[in-house]
Amino acid sequence: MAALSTLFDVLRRWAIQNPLLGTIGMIFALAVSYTVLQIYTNLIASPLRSIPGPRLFALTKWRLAYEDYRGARTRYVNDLHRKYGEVVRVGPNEISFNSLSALKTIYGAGTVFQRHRFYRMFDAYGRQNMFSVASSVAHRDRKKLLNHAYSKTVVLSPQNSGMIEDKTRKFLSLVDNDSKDGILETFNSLHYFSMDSITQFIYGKTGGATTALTEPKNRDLLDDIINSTRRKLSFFAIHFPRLTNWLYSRQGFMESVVTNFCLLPMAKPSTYTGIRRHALLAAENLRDQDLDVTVSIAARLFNVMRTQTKGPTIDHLDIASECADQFLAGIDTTSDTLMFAMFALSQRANQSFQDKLREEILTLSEDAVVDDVVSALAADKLPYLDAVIKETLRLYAPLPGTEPRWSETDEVIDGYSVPAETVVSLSPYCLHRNERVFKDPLEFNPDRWVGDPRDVAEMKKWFWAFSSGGRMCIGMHLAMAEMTTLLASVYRKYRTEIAPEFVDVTPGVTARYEVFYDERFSQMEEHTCWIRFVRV
Ligand code: HEM
Repeated sequence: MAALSTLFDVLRRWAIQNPLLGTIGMIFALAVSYTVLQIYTNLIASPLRSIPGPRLFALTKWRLAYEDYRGARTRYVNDLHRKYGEVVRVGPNEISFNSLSALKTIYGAGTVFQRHRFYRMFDAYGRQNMFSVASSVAHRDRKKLLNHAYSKTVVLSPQNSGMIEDKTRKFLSLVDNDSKDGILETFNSLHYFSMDSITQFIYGKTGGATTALTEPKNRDLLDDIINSTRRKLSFFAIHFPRLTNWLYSRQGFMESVVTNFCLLPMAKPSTYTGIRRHALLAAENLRDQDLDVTVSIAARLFNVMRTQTKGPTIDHLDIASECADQFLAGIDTTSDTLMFAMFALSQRANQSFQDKLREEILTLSEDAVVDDVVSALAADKLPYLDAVIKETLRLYAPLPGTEPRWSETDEVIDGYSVPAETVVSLSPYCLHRNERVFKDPLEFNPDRWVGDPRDVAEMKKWFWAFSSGGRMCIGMHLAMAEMTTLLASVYRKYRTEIAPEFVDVTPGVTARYEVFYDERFSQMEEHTCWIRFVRV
């Protein structure tokens, strides 16, 4: 003890006499101590130490954060699963799974795993919504208000199927009127289709529905979605949430400092500003109107606000937050899937799939088609079209990344003890690329979904584009109705091919901080997909 105290004394005196070297030495000593502590806590003593995975990922969360920064997390984690198996430790406190048993434990009925706080970045106007809320009780209460409106029966009712058919008709007119030599940029035009559909579904025709398909008005609502610096903002919001909040909440002089010194990850107006402003205005506008509850989600929620006497109450900001979130959830997801379906079917190598699809659509009777538009009810019953959409969602899932969950209690997943608050997840991207289940997983092959029923049954268990369990996508039937109606109508009327300038190029789309594209292509253009439509 006396020797140690003498050593410290000598070091202290030496540091006083050599201030620069002393400071460097001190920083070095602190860094070494911190590393030793991290090694001990995260590698040696951690209850997750027996889980396979690269040491550096287990040692520090910044290793995975670096993959986020590069926009490569999901692909990287998929490579780790190929190397280490179905369970991989991807952070000091984070595990990625890729098995059906883990899927059931984490997301299945009655699970104790909740949405991670990561989802709070989808709160709007300071209010949580069905997507961002973690507690299963609060979630159940909110979902109860919306379940019926999103059921297949209501989505395919004359009012909603009529709306989808009307938007499809407008899309076909856009193809005829806005294309040059039949060539149309489909990333944007399909966004107009999905935005007009979801806004009419949420707000009703006169309560805030956009008209992007027919008029340039409202098209700029998509600008902040398309802006690629949105990925940088997502990265900051996830890894530096307090700093990001602080930067964006500055006012006056400090606001000009953070703006002029380019400290904001994404310039204002930042992601979703336009959409959130639109949603707030729509909610304020509808607040005092007499509303028919059957015409929109907003009308249903306002009816609850005005009449509810039992259970948790909601106010107009809760409604605005709910609607803004569903507005967002209904745009990219549906339009990106439609775009990739057309992109895949237009590849020369995939012509036989397109021919098979058209053959099926042409079997529809005349009364299933009005003004070139296939009815939503008829489109819903086409098995090969369903296979095409499934295959598109498998290979190009619009939300391919991890869906993080955690539990307040210690649990066991796939035989591993998982302490409370460990982040656990699966991702559609990894599940859909399991080559034991999906032969040649990178090949677009709708035929796989109409093959041997035993293989199809197995593949369906692994198909996870809409998630599963209580937090599964509520908009699935709406999205499917939009996609089947539009694709059936397009492929009944046109043959599609890749426009000459886009041959050998893949479109890229943004999900969180990553860009997703067809990995088999070496050239990628973000938010662009040029397709030629040829009348048949
Ligand atoms: C192809 C289209 C779509 C796909 C692939 C898709 C996929 C998903 C996925 C994977 C989730 C779970 C996300 C997670 O837990 O991290 C989800 C949730 C959700 N989706 Fe979709 N979605 C689509 C279209 C839509 C549409 C059109 C809406 C319309 C409002 C919508 C609304 C929602 C909502 C509100 C949730 C949260 C559900 C809850 O927490 O209970 N989605 N979706």
